[in-house]
Amino acid sequence: MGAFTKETFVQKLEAQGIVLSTKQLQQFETYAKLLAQWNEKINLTAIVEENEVYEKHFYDSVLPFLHMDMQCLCDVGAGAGFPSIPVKILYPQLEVTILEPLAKRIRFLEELCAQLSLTGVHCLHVRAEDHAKEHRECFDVVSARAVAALPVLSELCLPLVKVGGRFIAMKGPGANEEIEAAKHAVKVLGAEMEKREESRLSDGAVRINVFYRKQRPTDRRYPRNFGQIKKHPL
Ligand SMILES: C[S@@+](CC[C@H](N)C(=O)[O-])C[C@H]1O[C@@H](n2cnc3c(N)ncnc32)[C@H](O)[C@@H]1O
Repeated sequence: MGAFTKETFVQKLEAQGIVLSTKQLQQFETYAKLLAQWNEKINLTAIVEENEVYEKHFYDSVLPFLHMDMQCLCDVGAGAGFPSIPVKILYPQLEVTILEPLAKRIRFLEELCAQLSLTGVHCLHVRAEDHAKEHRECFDVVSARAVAALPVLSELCLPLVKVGGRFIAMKGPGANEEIEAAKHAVKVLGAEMEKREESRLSDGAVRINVFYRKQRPTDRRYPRNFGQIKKHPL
């Protein structure tokens, strides 16, 4: 398989019926540049080489959300903006809320949104479990990539999802074990697994996106504080 490039990204989206405008292409280019620039000052990501950014950050981020019917997305632990900022570039009308406890990453995200002229992105310097205490069940979709193991992640994310909405956990090859380990937590928190989608990067690495659907409200006891969640996952 040949190298994945910016052109591959554009072609893969076109194959899905999505044609990027000049503005959107420029936004992705500026994003890749800012990522590399800021990464010299603060630790944002190990991936800054342009082709890799287009495949492992941009394409990987948008893949689970293509043609998804949603108005508001919450991204738990977005770090340098993944997956939510590429999804926002693709769907400019989307309302995005980012929950991220590292202040430096929030500063990067605010600067990024200003440079890309993105409106309707709320970058909140807060942990998911703290935000969920007051903002329950208000998002169509909650996403998290590379944040925590599924039994823990479910408790951070599912209380934020509207009944009928989705939680999308973006995982690597260990997803199957995590899905098994999280079964009880997901049930207690009021959700059911809908599907899992597996894909491969050009270097053969496996990505597994796990989709959950919220069936009923989550008991107000959850999420607990992080110490309890981590020490005694549901
Ligand atoms: C490995 S990084 C992944 C960043 C990004 N999602 C990505 O895929 O590139 C994990 C991020 O989760 C954030 N995080 C960890 N615990 C969190 C919590 N309880 N609530 C919200 N964010 C959290 C960290 O600050 C960090 O930025």
